Amino acid sequence: MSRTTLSRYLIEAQRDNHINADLRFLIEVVARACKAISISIGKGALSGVLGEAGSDNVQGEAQKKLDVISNEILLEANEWGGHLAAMASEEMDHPHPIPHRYPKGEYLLMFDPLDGSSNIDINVSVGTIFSVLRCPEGMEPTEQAFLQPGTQQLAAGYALYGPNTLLVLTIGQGVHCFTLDREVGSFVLTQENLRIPEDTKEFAINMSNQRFWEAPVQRYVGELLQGKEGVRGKDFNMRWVASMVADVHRILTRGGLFMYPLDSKTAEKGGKLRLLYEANPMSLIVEQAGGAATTGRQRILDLQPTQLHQRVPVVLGSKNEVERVTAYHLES
Ligand SMILES: O=P(O)(O)OC[C@H]1O[C@](O)(COP(=O)(O)O)[C@@H](O)[C@@H]1O
Ligand SMILES: [Mg+2]
Ligand SMILES: [Mg+2]
Repeated sequence: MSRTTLSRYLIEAQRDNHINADLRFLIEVVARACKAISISIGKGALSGVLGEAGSDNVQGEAQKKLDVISNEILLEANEWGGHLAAMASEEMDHPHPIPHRYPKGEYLLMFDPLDGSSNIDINVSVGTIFSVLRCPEGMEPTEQAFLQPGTQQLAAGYALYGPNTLLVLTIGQGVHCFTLDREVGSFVLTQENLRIPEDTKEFAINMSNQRFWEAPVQRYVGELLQGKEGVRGKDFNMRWVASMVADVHRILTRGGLFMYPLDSKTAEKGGKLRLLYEANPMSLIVEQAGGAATTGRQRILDLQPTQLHQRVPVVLGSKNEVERVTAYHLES
């Protein structure tokens, strides 16, 4: 039985009119770029790609060499194809226009070229997150064009660079997982229609921020830690990889709740994680897999973005737990 590659899945999706040729090509090109990033990461210290780049990004964060390398790989791969109007990235202050010498397309591509940067030098799983929008008719592909609610996304996905390299994708027809077959060099469909169980016994949050959390999160996590002796009547386990892609992939695989809530440390910035290329693509994937995603107070995909690098609180995963955390916020 021949295995379904990403290319075949996309061609069939085009035949069924779920995507057009340009969007199919765009996703193929992003997947190819993720393959190249996976190879760079795999070389690690052998090719000197570990460590600091010696520069800061627009967020004021010290960039890792691989943040910059991954960003370059995605830009170079996507510039010339004729399918894009512009790109935006965590590692670039402003949108990247398509050079004049190349034809332009109708799509806008946003990405976090390397997610989980603090884990690169310790060889823990990291990833790439991407989101696709259409450039509004008649609008120049400036920052304004990117400021669309997450419900407008046409595709979203992430690559996970771990013991094996995965590509998880949604084009609005469920969520599917492809594994990179390094010998053949292609992504092969290994899990179809991933579903997140509505209930879970597992949560993920950076506990070291506890003293900065708002009361609803203090209450919610406090109840989890009381386990079966408390109001929840069952024990909960905790995980925190500190790579959003890895924590979200665990939830897509076996359920769970991921939280990076608003806290007094990040309140001024509006949160830690970025709306356009972290929260929105992950929220679309989670909702397409039967989960839920809120800021604690509002559905993330309904948010109207106001800035390219806007940050938001994130609570996502198993539906019943997201609803409980959100209810605690709305009660308070
Ligand atoms: O260091 P903390 O507070 O645990 O935060 C970890 C979070 O920060 C991130 O690393 C931010 O993403 P980047 O690495 O792309 O900047 C997330 O992947 C992760 O969930
Ligand atoms: Mg990130
Ligand atoms: Mg990043």
